[in-house]
Amino acid sequence: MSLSSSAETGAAPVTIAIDGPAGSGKSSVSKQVARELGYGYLDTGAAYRALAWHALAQDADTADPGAVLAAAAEFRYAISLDPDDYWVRVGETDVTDAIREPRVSDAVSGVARVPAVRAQVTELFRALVAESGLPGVVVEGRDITTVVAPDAPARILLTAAAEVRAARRSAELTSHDAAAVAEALHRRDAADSTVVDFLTAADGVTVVDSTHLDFAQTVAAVLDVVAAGNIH
Ligand SMILES: Nc1ncnc2c1ncn2[C@@H]1O[C@H](COP(=O)(O)OP(=O)(O)OP(=O)(O)O)[C@@H](O)[C@H]1O
Ligand SMILES: Nc1ccn([C@@H]2O[C@H](COP(=O)(O)O)[C@@H](O)[C@H]2O)c(=O)n1
Repeated sequence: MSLSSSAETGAAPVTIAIDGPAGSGKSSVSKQVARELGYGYLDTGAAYRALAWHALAQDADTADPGAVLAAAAEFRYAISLDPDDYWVRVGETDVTDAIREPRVSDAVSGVARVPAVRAQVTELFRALVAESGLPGVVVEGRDITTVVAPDAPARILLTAAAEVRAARRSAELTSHDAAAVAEALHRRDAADSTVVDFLTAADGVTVVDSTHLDFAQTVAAVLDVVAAGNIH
């Protein structure tokens, strides 16, 4: 990745904040937007997934906040911000693929609902951006526009109709039953939305609805919002 460093200019990195429900295209669209802007890309869901993976590896009960907090105390986490070289590690273990397994997706909402865990990873996300040395970072998740970076110069809620999101996710997981994939996605959205409201746009947040847009059109729509923010 060829990126000029904000460390060279002394400026804090620009944050582009993107929220949305499961399967709305946050990771794939954010990665491409980051490439086009020459920015870094931060997948915040990966931290919650990696912590769920770590808790499961310790046979912890991810529905028990005390057990989750104990796992979080021993959590050594690292993530790449390079959209062309994405990896996630817990300690020395590369968990990039493992954190996408359905058993982790099923456990992650339990981990993400623990307030002390949210506070810990929110600080981690802010530090990763601030210390990135990059001109900007596209940060995506559920609470980026409202909690992690409420002052970001561009804040977007990326969404799509529930059946479209389920169909896109099921097209990725071809070896899994489509109805089961859709059911798991909706169950996770329902659990997550009790903790963070990522279905309605907060004040100043622009909605990009990709229900009738293809991938390239969605990326262009997000770039339009960024351009309208007149970010330097
Ligand atoms: N506008 C679009 N048109 C068609 N396919 C799309 C579009 N946006 C995203 N996709 C595809 O939808 C799938 C889900 O996207 P992605 O994994 O980026 O969603 P996500 O919001 O990050 O999901 P999750 O929160 O579950 O990680 C991917 O296969 C992606 O390529
Ligand atoms: N800002 C965030 C990001 C994610 N979560 C939780 O992590 C789960 C996995 O996220 P993906 O984006 O990888 O699907 C998600 O289901 C949430 O439980 C979060 O709470 N806040």
